[in-house]
Amino acid sequence: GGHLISGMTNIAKAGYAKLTPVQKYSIPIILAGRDLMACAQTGSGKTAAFLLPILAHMMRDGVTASCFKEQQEPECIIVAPTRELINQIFLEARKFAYGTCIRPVVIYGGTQTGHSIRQVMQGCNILCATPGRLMDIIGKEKIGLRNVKYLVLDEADRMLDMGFGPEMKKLISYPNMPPKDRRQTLMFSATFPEEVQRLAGEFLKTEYLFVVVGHVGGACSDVQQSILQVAQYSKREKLLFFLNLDIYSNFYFLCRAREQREREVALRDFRSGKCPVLVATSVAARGLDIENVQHVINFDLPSTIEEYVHRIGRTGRCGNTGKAISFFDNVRVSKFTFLIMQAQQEVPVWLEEIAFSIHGTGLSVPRGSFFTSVDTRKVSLETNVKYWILKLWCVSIKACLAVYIQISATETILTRTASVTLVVRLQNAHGISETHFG
Ligand SMILES: Nc1ncnc2c1ncn2[C@@H]1O[C@H](COP(=O)(O)OP(=O)(O)OP(=O)(O)O)[C@@H](O)[C@H]1O
Repeated sequence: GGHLISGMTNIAKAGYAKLTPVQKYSIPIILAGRDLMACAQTGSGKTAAFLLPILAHMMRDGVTASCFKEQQEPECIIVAPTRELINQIFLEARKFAYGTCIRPVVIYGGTQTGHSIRQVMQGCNILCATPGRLMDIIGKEKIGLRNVKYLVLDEADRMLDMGFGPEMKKLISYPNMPPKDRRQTLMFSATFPEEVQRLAGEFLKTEYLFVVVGHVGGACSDVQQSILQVAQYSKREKLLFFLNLDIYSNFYFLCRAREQREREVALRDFRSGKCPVLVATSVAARGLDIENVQHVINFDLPSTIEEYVHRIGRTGRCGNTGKAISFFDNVRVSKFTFLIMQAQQEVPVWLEEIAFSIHGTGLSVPRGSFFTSVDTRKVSLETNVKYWILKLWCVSIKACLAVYIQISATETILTRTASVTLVVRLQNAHGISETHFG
């Protein structure tokens, strides 16, 4: 009882008056012991959606109070792709577990392994870890997996992709790791490409539940997105223009990475408001929850639509509004569009708008008037490419009669052929005839 009350007080202290939608639907599912894949927009409170029910069950079941041991056997393991993010999750876990005997611990790379080991040995019920350091510590037998009841993959699509997938597979196939039917596995992200959903099957019980709030992979609607065509050489100038002119003082500018200690100082100073601008690479694209971020500026477009969705999601969090400005040049935007096709997703309205404004032709074609009857997710990949290329180009090039496009294989899904050449002939403003697809 006492623990439960501490838990409730902690939630109240966090200032949560009511549950967000993803929490409302995920919490009962997790409390019912089901496996879950949950997809909800950035900043929608996914962290608490898994932490609260796990903590509630741990309190109900009564965890053994932590004590010093050479090898710790946590009940819960939470994995996330970046150090800063896992640390943030750990701080949330510690906040919610405050006054209970549940001890969360965080370990991540870029710090001394000895430090991680000492933290773990002092007791560990919830282990928050980045994949590399986790496998390292398990290999050193400082963590035993036998008691794991909850396994959480935050930013799950990222955790299962080519970068981290192999490590996660190794984790679930460790001899002592309870098999999927004897643990509860929870996956959360704002994006879940279909191929990753398939991969996830190996980790989840067959009868897992999939909760989607909004569209899978949809950008947060509280972020006002704008895309500016800026030539590579004038990006700096454009950036300075925004930094000077905007009335907001906070900018979050995604760019280059640093040493771990420097990274932590930069993030701390940005969080506290001491420094109003943070320049970061994609390492900061996902999960980071920083109050009062009003702007995200993408100096370059990220290479996938998922990453775009996560990056701009650093603003407009939890009901607040935000703005995202992205610079692009023509070369990049076409590549970006292909990546959207690759994900077999509907091209979002904002990108359609680019398609319409490319080259500044100002063609007055109503948006969506081309190929509206085609559900892009149902047609074959190849047709999809053709349609999108047509859509992109035919509506944007007024004067030309023929467009010649060459796409290199690495930039498209058409990996079987070395390159694709297609010629599109624009008959008039309303009709299109395809003359050749090679
Ligand atoms: N029920 C709630 N009421 C009020 N605030 C909440 C509630 N749940 C979460 N929050 C706050 O909302 C913010 C965003 O939550 P969180 O970081 O979990 O988002 P997320 O869905 O994980 O986003 P991302 O996809 O970017 O990782 C946090 O500051 C969190 O404390």
